[in-house]
Amino acid sequence: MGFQLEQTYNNFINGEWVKAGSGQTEPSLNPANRNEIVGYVPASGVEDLNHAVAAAKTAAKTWRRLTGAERGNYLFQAANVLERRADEVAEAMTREMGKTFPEAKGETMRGVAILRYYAGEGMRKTGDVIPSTDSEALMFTTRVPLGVVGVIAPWNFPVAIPIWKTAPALIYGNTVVLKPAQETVVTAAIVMECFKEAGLPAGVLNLICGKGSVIGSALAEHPDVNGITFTGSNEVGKRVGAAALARGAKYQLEMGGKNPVIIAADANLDLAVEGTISGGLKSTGQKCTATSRVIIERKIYDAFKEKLLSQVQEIRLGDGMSAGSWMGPCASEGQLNTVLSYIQKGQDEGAVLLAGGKRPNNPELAEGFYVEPTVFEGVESHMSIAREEIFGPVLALMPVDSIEEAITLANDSDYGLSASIYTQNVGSMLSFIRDMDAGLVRINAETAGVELQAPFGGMKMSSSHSREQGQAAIEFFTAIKTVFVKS
Ligand SMILES: NC(=O)C1=CN([C@@H]2O[C@H](COP(=O)(O)OP(=O)(O)OC[C@H]3O[C@@H](n4cnc5c(N)ncnc54)[C@H](O)[C@@H]3O)[C@@H](O)[C@H]2O)C=CC1
Ligand SMILES: O=C(O)CCC(=O)C(=O)O
Repeated sequence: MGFQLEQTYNNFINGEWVKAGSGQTEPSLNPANRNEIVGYVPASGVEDLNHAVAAAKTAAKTWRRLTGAERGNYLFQAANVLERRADEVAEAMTREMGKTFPEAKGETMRGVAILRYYAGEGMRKTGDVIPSTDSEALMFTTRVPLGVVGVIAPWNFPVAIPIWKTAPALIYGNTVVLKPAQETVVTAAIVMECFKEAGLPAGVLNLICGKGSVIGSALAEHPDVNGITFTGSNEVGKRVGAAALARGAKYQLEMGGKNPVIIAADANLDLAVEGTISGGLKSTGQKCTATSRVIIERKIYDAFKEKLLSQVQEIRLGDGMSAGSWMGPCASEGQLNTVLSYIQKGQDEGAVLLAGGKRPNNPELAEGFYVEPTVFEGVESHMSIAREEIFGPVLALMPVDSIEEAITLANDSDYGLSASIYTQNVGSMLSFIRDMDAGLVRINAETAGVELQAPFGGMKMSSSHSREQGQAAIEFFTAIKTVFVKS
């Protein structure tokens, strides 16, 4: 069965679909057409959350006793169901947050691959033998789960992010209470159906939907939640981290970026333009890894700008469900207004608008939260559009005279998530790898697009300095025990 509009979704607690105690729901709207109700989603209260945490706490006792291989089998099953339902999940995602269907399908298949990757992790080693100074003793490390893990997820990757947090949490023996962004509950609920269909034991994974200020903050403060993993804004992340720290819980935060791409004078310009457009404007710029500062060596500034602008003009805006659309709307009206206010600020602070800058004139797009792909030049490092995360399709062009100056400018940011350089010079590549303060440094590749088997996370204000994904995930989702055994 394909995706159906206007269904009512519930919380998923202890293996059952349950309404919010208040009985209240709210509509989830399609940002490509505000008149389309994608579904009705629960507006839960703290009592509902308490039920979910209690279920996860009870389930943790038996889940942690299963072998990694047994837990892995559930993840393999969930991957198979998600793969079978990928079109339905992707359609829900496109209708709920606006990214194009091919991107949504790609993300869903990435979710499948993440589940399979972590299913395999259940069979891998979890410790080391360390020589003891006592020749009669055996000393080794082992790892234990944290217990109940709270997952607070954003709307921009409604399948991949919840799965890249949930799958490692589960495989290492934790149980999970997932709070998705309220904008993408329908998508999260369908993913949850996949886990249910896979036969995951009751209480191991619970879904609880409601306002971040109510459910998210109560999850971060809950005394029975042993670890919190968060992706979202810097402001909220800091609060979540402080709440977890205050009660001694483990936390992990992935937050914003202000990611630079450097275009060196010797760059392959076609490749650089393609990577800048894809990195900056795909998903309507709503990625924490999106390119936003484009730092260009002056010798090729005009040539690069001309090629970039001519390709930006070609971008087709439209409903992500239509085959011809390259860029969908912003995910919500609030997000659209944020982007428009940054565009206004850019002009007020003296940057020069080269392309876009407003909502499109096309009457067919009038009911959606669309904004044109936007390019500024004359952007200086102190300006808001060069410093703050916009989370929209806005590129800031900044000329420099050398690679050294480019790297200094690229580092002039409170964030340090992802950065890339387009160059053919090995020396420039090596300087960039050595001197760029970012968790992801990419050569001749766009800033966005992370690989699930590699560590992901940022420096400076972009993260809590921990890493997600790949084998790095074990560091957050387990605690090390050092064991000393003597007969
Ligand atoms: N790093 C990333 O991937 C993301 C960054 N952002 C940034 O954040 C800006 C605002 O987007 P929002 O959706 O409003 O992000 P947000 O940080 O408010 O939301 C992220 C998650 O946190 C929850 N939340 C909200 N308030 C909370 C609180 N007081 N305590 C605990 N959890 C809470 C939300 O319900 C959602 O599940 C964007 O413009 C963008 O700059 C947003 C989403 C993802
Ligand atoms: O670039 C990607 O694939 C991941 C981006 C991401 O993690 C985010 O926007 O939150």
